[in-house]
Amino acid sequence: MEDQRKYGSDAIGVLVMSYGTPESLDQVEAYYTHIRRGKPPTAEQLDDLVRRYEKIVGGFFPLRRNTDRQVEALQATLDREYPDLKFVCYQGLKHAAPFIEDGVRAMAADGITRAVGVVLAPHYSSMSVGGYVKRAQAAAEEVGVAMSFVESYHLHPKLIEALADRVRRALKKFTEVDAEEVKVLFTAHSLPERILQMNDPYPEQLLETSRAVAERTGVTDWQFAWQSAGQTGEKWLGPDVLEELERLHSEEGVDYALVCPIGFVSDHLEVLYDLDIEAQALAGKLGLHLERTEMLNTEPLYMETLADVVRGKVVEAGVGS
Ligand SMILES: CC1=C(CCC(=O)O)c2cc3nc(cc4[nH]c(cc5[nH]c(cc1n2)c(C)c5CCC(=O)O)c(CCC(=O)O)c4C)C(CCC(=O)O)=C3C
Ligand SMILES: [Fe+2]
Repeated sequence: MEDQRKYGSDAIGVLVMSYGTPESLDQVEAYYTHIRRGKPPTAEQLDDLVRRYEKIVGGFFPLRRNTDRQVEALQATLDREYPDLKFVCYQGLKHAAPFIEDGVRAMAADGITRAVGVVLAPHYSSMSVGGYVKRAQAAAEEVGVAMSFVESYHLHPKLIEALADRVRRALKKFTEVDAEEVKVLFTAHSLPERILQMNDPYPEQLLETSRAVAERTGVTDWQFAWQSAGQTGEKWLGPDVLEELERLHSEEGVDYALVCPIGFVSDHLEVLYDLDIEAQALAGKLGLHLERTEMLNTEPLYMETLADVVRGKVVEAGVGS
């Protein structure tokens, strides 16, 4: 039989992992069921999610296209920055096709024997990045690909610079006041509060990124808040950004706020709905001027961050150098 392998032993696979999103409204139910580990949502829960997607999609699901573009841009950045290494990028999504396991199998089918895994989320939690890594590692063992993983890159200087740049630009939108009058709220996806008992690094890494960006921009009036908590019956990390905006306005007289969602790297539901629609509606009701920093998407400094940490893993493993 003819050899189907595309690449020789010099190629290094890069499994670029991301959350995944439906590609059409009729896929929302299967997607939501996957997020809930096989348990279908109630009709009410499904309706609610479909309605949120309807408000942001405008005919397409932004995260689908953004992930494609990020992976293409990372490939181009790796080719440009490290022409001596032959990196080949594959997508592996947590809750949609191509799933993490599909990405690993595609690498193996192409003849890849060693690879680096990286998640399009800068902060490590056993419930987020840890879950991606576990699945990729299990699939890699099955098909005989040797993998190492980037666990976090939340203080990479180029990432901090990219975020700082966005904070500076967004602060300029408050033309009616000095930047010092604006409260900056760094946010990330909430997680169940039980991660605190697990000594999970997620909250501390998020604070470290917040501090670094604040320092870099000279912002002194900032705090951290959680967003997009699930309704699962158990307690999630707080304070929630919506409650915090309301409290800041009523108790501290805050009239100007900038939200900087450092836990996310792409325009998607949590940003385009939870912040741009839900939080903006609240701000409108309160009479508070709320702005949001732009997402990183294919920002070159972000792509260079990813390329650098991926290459770092290769150097660590002593291969290709
Ligand atoms: C830590 C974390 C990140 C950041 C790190 C990373 O990126 O990995 C993240 C990102 C995202 N989360 C996303 C979407 C959703 N997450 C949900 C539900 C949940 N997220 C959780 C955690 C996280 N999620 C958890 C613990 C649940 C509860 C699950 C359960 O029931 O046990 C639900 C269900 C309904 C709801 O709760 O809203 C949806 C629709 C999208 C895609 C948006 C789009 O398609 O544009 C993105 C990027
Ligand atoms: Fe989520």
